[in-house]
Amino acid sequence: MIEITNVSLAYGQRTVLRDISLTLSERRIAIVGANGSGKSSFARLLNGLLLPSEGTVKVDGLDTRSHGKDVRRKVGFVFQNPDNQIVFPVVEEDLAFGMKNLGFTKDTIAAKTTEILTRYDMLDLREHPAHLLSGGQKQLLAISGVLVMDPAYVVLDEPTTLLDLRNKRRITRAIDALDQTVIIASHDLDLLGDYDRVIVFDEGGIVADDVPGKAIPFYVNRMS
Ligand SMILES: Nc1ncnc2c1ncn2[C@@H]1O[C@H](COP(=O)(O)OP(=O)(O)OP(=O)(O)O)[C@@H](O)[C@H]1O
Repeated sequence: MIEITNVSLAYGQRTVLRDISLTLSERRIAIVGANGSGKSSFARLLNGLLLPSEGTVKVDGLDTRSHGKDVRRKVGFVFQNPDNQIVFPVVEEDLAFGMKNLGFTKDTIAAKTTEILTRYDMLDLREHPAHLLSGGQKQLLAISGVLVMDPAYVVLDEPTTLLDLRNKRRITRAIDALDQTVIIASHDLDLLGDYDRVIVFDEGGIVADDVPGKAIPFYVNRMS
């Protein structure tokens, strides 16, 4: 469970999230909102990439301010642009990086690499240069790099925005199949129909928090 209590966030003088309190316990949660409404900033608070200016964020009781390392272990973060996440030139090296940091043995790293690449039908790309992957494959590699570290939660910031329709579908299927709790910021409303909860942000505050059947029409109406 992620508990957000009276959280505000400012960049310098500018407040971009205002007094937000939420308890996130559902398996599939979506954050929607116009450009600049604060979705990415909110997502970054959930694993301690950003710390709140006021209030607290706790993941399974661990405060992101005092237990940043433990929180980042629990909450994997997938960026909108996989080029910001893929740091090593070769696919398997990139996957190994996070696992090495966690002290996984060589055998475990090799086994988990095989398992995740098999899952996404990319085993033949194991020794492939990462920069030569397609957009969809890069996003799958970025997601894989998060999953091999066994997070309990996966936060994704607009993971399909840069993809064509075919790859959007591929990534959507991959996200739908995750065992983990998923929190996704997205502009792709058609991905969210089966979600448990959709939270609508506007100008740094929450204006709706409901099942998709209610929150999405509310949002669409508000935007038109
Ligand atoms: N590092 C930063 N420094 C200063 N202002 C920032 C920074 N990051 C974001 N902002 C501002 O904070 C506000 C919220 O941005 P954020 O990226 O969280 O919104 P968003 O809803 O994710 O937008 P988008 O849909 O365009 O990605 C915007 O006005 C943005 O300009």
